[in-house]
Amino acid sequence: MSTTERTLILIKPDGVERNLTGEILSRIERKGYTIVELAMTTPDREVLAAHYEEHQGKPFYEPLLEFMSSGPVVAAIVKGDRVIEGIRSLAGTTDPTVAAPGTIRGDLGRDWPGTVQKNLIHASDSTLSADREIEIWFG
Ligand SMILES: Nc1ncnc2c1ncn2[C@@H]1O[C@H](COP(=O)(O)OP(=O)(O)OP(=O)(O)O)[C@@H](O)[C@H]1O
Repeated sequence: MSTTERTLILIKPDGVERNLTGEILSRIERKGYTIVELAMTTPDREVLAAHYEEHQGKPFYEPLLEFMSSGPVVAAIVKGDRVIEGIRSLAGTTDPTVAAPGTIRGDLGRDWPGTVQKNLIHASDSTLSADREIEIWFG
């Protein structure tokens, strides 16, 4: 069975604003993964509501949608062997304060209030999510 997968990554508005797009994409490429689609866009509420469907009703949902629509994000489809778990591992755990050094969030995330929200990157967490999110962002 082939273990080549596609995943969806987003460089969130904090990453783009801090000029970390190149650094983050470079880490992904240096790991050996291939960027097959790339776009910069300021997402509207409809796209974000679909993307964050599972979080609807949670206390951080509305602030998250507001933050994610506050500026441009970079969306990419990335391909590679076991790329879904690989990029989750490269990204590090959700909260940058405790994300392991060596990960994107651990090295580049900042200890500021709201740091859990402004954690630089999103990456799909399963093949099901990847297919769903690729459809949302790239159609
Ligand atoms: N407690 C929280 N407070 C504020 N924002 C949060 C909180 N928990 C999650 N978020 C935001 O919602 C996003 C989605 O939450 P989720 O639990 O799916 O995290 P994740 O799987 O690490 O991140 P992502 O799905 O973006 O890769 C997080 O990346 C973060 O931006």
